[in-house]
Amino acid sequence: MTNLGLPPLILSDETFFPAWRPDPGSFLLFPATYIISFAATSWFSPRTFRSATSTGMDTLLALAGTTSLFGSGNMSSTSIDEQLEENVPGFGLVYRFFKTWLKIDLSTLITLTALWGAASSGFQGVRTASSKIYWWIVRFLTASISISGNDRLNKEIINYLATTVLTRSGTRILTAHSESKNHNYYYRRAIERNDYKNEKRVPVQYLPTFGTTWFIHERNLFMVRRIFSYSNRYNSTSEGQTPDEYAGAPEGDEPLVVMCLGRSVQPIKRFLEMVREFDEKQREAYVTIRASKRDSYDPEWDTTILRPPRSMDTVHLDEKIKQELLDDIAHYLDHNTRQFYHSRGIPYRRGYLLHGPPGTGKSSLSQALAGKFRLDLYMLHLPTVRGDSELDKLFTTLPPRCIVLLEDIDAVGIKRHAPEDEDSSIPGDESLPDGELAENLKLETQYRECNCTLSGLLNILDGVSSQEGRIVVMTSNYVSKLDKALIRPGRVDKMIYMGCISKQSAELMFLRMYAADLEGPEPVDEKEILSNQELKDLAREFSSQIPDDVFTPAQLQGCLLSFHDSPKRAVAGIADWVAVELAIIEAEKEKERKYVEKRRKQMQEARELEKLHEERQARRKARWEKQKERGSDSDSSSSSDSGSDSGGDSSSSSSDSEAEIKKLKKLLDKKNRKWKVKKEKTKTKSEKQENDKPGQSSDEDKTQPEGEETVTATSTESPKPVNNVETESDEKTKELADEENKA
Ligand SMILES: Nc1ncnc2c1ncn2[C@@H]1O[C@H](COP(=O)(O)OP(=O)(O)OP(=O)(O)O)[C@@H](O)[C@H]1O
Repeated sequence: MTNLGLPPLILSDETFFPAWRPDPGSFLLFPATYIISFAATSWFSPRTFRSATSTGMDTLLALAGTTSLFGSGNMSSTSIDEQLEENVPGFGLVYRFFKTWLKIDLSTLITLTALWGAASSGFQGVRTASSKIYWWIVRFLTASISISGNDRLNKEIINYLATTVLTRSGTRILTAHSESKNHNYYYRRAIERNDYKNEKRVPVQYLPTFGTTWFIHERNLFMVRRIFSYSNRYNSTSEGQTPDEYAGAPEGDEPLVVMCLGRSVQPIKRFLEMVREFDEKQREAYVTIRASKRDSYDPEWDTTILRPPRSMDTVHLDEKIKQELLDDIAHYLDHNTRQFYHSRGIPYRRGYLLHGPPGTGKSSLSQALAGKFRLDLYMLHLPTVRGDSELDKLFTTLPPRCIVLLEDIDAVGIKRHAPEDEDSSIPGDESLPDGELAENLKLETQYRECNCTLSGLLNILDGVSSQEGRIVVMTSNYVSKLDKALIRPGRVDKMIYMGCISKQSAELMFLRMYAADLEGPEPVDEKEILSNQELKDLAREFSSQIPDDVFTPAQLQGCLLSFHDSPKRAVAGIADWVAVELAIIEAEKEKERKYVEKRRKQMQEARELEKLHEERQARRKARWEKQKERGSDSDSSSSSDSGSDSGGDSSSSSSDSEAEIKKLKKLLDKKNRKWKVKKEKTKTKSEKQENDKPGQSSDEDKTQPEGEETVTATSTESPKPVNNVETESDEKTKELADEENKA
């Protein structure tokens, strides 16, 4: 891979330490500790003094014994034997037994044991004393600041130590790390990915093993050490000591204590500031992108992606609009602007909406802006947020200056109120122009659930408690679908349309693709290396064949990538490419148009049916009321009269029904024909044979839309005349009766 001159960056989130143990090197730095400790402890503690005195006596005794062992002091040896024989009954017997039968001089053995005891108790005394003096110094002569394990500062300190302090002394013992499999709630670590080091596997990172680290910073002696964490205690023995075999094993998320010699914390504060600046400087070579994650109890920004910054020149947008946007952000980030906002009681926030078709550079522009203004980019994927309170927490943990990116805000299905209030207005308004209706219908399929409510999001963006200082960038493909409240000034201060590519941008894209002076390997075949002028001419020729505002930059980028090693081939092939792409666009438009037409018809039919149904209901009601009135009249009138009346009424009602049935039948015939055509197209031969058999209508029912079921069921259920005795009017009456029953 080509070296772009980016500095190495230790992925600090994944840094870990071995269990703590006293660093021998650190004690060498303080040899006086040992000497002072003995004297001081003896002075402070009478018990230790007594023990030390007796140790001294023992040592003298032992030395005397040793002399006898080497045969130069028979006198003292005899006197010890004699003394023991005098004071311990039976000692003489045992002594002689050992001497005669086992050839062991018991007095020598006793002397050696005494010597060993003296040495070990002396060593123990020195150790106790030195550790006491060490803690005494730490307690009274140092200042300290501790940092919890999951704090970013903790990782930054490790990063600093690993890249500067420990490399200086040439560390021999290292820890290695590739991927973390531990997703336990307590020990969960943030994930950090460096996209620049784009390797097949997660690269191994080597970090120095260190327990306690001493170093000098600004002429102050500093010590950084980690303290026991839960996992260490779990691994420890009952005495609280970490066994040696665990001592070098990496853990993670351990708290750090930064100490410095002296009684003021100011040097430590200065050191921590320096560490932060160091980290920031290292990151300047990258854009840090952070994403929210859902798999924890607490929402967190825990995935970190490092990318080389994208230059603003590589994003094609109207130059004037681009410059205006850059000026606007630069003005907003200016220190004086903040004061201006505060003094006038204006909330210090800025929001932008980038809208336009997919693949026009909305995400690319956000990333380039983050790189340009050296801000971290926080990507919030709204469907992964579990609710308004989680959204609130994520926004609260944002740093004061950053860019928050809310992508495809129209497609996340935010509801205006609580989830049960369905918004039915999305897909179907027939009066909309074709394009917009098509967009709506597309949205219909994309529409996804989001657990946040619109009011929750509005509050976060511009509520009383919402954070100040950050920039929110929202992107959308269908701006007309966004709630007006979401894009009102204060939440969205600037709306930028990112459209299809112009001839001029196409020319720039061509030049950028084949420019030889950019970083990285030569893009073109060696035989095809062209002068600047030649390349410019080719670019002009290329762009002249691109129609204005038809293709998205993503499309054109794809085209150029397919001719990545030859600008001449790109120019030669562009006409064909344009023809094919235009044909595809045309076919897609036609498909879209047909789909819209079909949906429009469906909606029209559904409305007609509904109207028909309503009319029928109204007529039926009127008839019932008439009959009711007649019923009361018939009590008083003659049977012949009633017969002629009812006959007249039934004839008028039957003519009504006939007209109604005709209408229904016409509609049904139309529908059946349509379904049959569709069926014939899609069904295989075998299915066709099956359809020829009686009872095939069930298949048809399956393919029909829900709203039309009632009508089709009536047509298939209505029995055909089985004999000629049944007249047509009988059949119609029966159908009408069926209809009425259903109603
Ligand atoms: N205006 C542009 N200038 C330069 N490159 C662009 C532009 N638009 C798109 N591209 C290229 O096309 C690809 C897709 O761009 P990007 O993801 O930014 O588009 P988008 O508008 O955010 O798409 P979507 O709406 O689908 O998220 C990227 O590789 C990018 O380099």
